Amino acid sequence: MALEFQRLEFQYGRKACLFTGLDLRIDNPATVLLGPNGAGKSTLMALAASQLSPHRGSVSWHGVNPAAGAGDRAAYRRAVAWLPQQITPVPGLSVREQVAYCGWLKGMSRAAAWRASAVALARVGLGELADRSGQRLSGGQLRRMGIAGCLAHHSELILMDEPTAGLDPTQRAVFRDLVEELTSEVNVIVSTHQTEDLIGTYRQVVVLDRGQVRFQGATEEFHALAAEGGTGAGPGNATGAGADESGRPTAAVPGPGTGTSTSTSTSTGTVAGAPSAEAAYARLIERET
Ligand SMILES: Nc1ncnc2c1ncn2[C@@H]1O[C@H](COP(=O)(O)OP(=O)(O)OP(=O)(O)O)[C@@H](O)[C@H]1O
Repeated sequence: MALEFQRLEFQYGRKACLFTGLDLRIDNPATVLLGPNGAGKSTLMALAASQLSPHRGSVSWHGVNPAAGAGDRAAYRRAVAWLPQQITPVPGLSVREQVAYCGWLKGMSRAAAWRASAVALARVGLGELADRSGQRLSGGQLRRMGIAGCLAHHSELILMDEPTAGLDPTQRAVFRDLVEELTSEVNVIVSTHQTEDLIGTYRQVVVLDRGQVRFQGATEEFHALAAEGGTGAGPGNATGAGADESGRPTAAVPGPGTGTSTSTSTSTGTVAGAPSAEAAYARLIERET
């Protein structure tokens, strides 16, 4: 099963074209989409979710193109679920009702959606909060509720846009563990500009910058970039690579012969493998500002 963008063109209003003939095929069930602010990640996710339509070219999931007709669009939206950056609970609905509502919106009967809601909430560890108002959930709980909504109608692919943004370290770890578990049962594509999010969870990395794919490959290949010689701050700099608030790399890339660390202490705790991910990212995105 693959998500495919073919000769994709898209621009907002009169702004310069963001995507100018993008070709991208994602067929790995656990893929992370990395890129600095403004790279086009959210736009690509919204196009993949059929919330936006390409001006030219196409998007398809397993050969189904949502622009091909109403039937294809409905089938596409049943298969492809979207977890946007902002999840706004419907006022007055309990957590279980919210999740059931997602199933019902995708065509399930009320009874089936209600049953599926309980199962999905248990799956994401929110069973005990099923009767709570959705408006009383924390940020991390809200995202887990969103995932339950995607699971309730048996999506084949879940698109998550910056799902860990704004979460505290504990909630981020809980969320990462959940996503890692889910990748064995459903295809997941997660966009982020936080390199530590990809550690141990995703098997494929796609790096997007200014509407173009800079890298696509296995997570190990991506990490290996950090150990390669070439650009960056030069030989001898083995530490300090990172990203600023915009997600743009700020510091050194390990030079030849320096090797790569396998763990680091960050504001979010010790994350195995983070320096090599940051360094690889910096190597790909680094440019004059
Ligand atoms: N609704 C919109 N109207 C006009 N321009 C937009 C709109 N949404 C995004 N853009 C522009 O499109 C470009 C890509 O934005 P997008 O949000 O897709 O990037 P991103 O990689 O998701 O960034 P971030 O990490 O900040 O979420 C940016 O230049 C942005 O200003």
